[in-house]
Amino acid sequence: MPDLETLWQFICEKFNESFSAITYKTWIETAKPVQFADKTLVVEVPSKLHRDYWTQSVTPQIVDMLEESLGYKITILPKTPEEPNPLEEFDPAGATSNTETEATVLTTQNDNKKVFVKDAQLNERYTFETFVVGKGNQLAHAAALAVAEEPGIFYNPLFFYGGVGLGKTHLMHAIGHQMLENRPTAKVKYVTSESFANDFINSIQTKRQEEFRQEYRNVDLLLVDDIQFFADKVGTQEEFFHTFNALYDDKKQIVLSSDRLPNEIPKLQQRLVSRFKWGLSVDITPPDFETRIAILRNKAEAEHLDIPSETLSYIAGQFDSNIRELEGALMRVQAYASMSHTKITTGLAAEALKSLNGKDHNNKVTISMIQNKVAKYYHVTVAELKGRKRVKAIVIPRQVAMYLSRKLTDSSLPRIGQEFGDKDHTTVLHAYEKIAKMLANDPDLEREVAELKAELKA
Ligand SMILES: Nc1ncnc2c1ncn2[C@@H]1O[C@H](COP(=O)(O)OP(=O)(O)OP(=O)(O)O)[C@@H](O)[C@H]1O
Repeated sequence: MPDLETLWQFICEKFNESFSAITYKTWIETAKPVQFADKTLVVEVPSKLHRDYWTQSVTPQIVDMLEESLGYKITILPKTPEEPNPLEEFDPAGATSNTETEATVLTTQNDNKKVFVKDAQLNERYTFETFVVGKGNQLAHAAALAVAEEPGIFYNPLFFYGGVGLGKTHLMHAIGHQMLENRPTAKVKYVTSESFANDFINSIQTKRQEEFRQEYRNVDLLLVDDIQFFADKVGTQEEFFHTFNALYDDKKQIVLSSDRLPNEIPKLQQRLVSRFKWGLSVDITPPDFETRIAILRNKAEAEHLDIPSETLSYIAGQFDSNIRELEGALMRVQAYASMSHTKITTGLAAEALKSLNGKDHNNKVTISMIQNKVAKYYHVTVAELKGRKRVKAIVIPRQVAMYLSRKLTDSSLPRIGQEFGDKDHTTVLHAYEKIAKMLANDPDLEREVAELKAELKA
């Protein structure tokens, strides 16, 4: 019997040969082999969503693949980091029967050039390949890939929600592209909720309701963006209800997005709210600093821009809640450089963002600006601020930075914790309260914090 490492390496190689890079990256690269004993392999995956997808789709594939090479069937038990190792908990023989689920077949992808169906109205740029995965969107991305690969099976409907410019539309289009790549004859339709409403009203005015129904109910994948705009539109909601039912009954995939959860959309009919909850709702939260840099780097590469890393970090530090703005900033910097026929530097970026972005933005203090400033001020590194070392020379600056993040930005405690190396929100609260208390009795600290505040707001 192979050992754990050899077996895992073998699985990785086999999977890599048979599936696309994106499939490999999403399901295999994020997994960790834990134990292999009694022909049972325990694998740790990042979330319940990953675990379910493994159980239903990845596991049967690997079991078959291995049976061919090893000559016998192994059992694979995926688990999340929170769940105990089933081999330590149960008798493995009992656990075995667990995984004898029916194999669902993963669609094999190829690297052929993409075929786009024109009327799907998909933006060519919005694919899985160009989507940067980070903590805030990892689940949404995995769910998107799962429905693209096996539409109508896993999560129907799939519902994305989250703030403006965080990649909901991008993921929806990516699902469409991926599905067409797997099955070029598939019918994919992407619309905003407003286009759906307009099409519906037009169809009534022109007496073409049957055509409208044909168009919306004869698809394999319907993507409806920004459904918060269904609020108030009673007739449209009614029609969408029937569209939804027809597609759902036919096991066709529905993907929806909104800036909030269905039950938070005012005047959305209860029966729609409850249907939207049948599948999976997954939120997208703002990207952390590292993800923002990765997004900028990708974009810079795609645009063939020559930008120093330091400048990318600078731009990533200026915008922390909307990727559209982040990308816009990069393009502004590029335009500024080409107008002035100079190379892109951090100084030029600062200049470009100042003159092109108005005062509003420049007055806005972000968590990474605070971290950079505090690190410099106290002669520590940003990594130390985000780290867990508990020496006083780092703890006080770290707590000051958390204090200022709470005071000077709109970010929530969990969000601040996330930006400080994934700390719990109670740690941030504790830091805030501690510094607030110290300020009353420690004039040195009071002066330092005042100086930092003044510099940040300058
Ligand atoms: N993870 C990501 N990797 C690369 N680009 C991204 C990512 N997330 C968002 N973007 C880019 O940011 C821009 C805004 O994203 P998108 O339009 O998908 O946001 P949205 O959540 O749908 O916003 P809205 O609520 O305004 O509709 C797009 O250009 C998109 O390509």
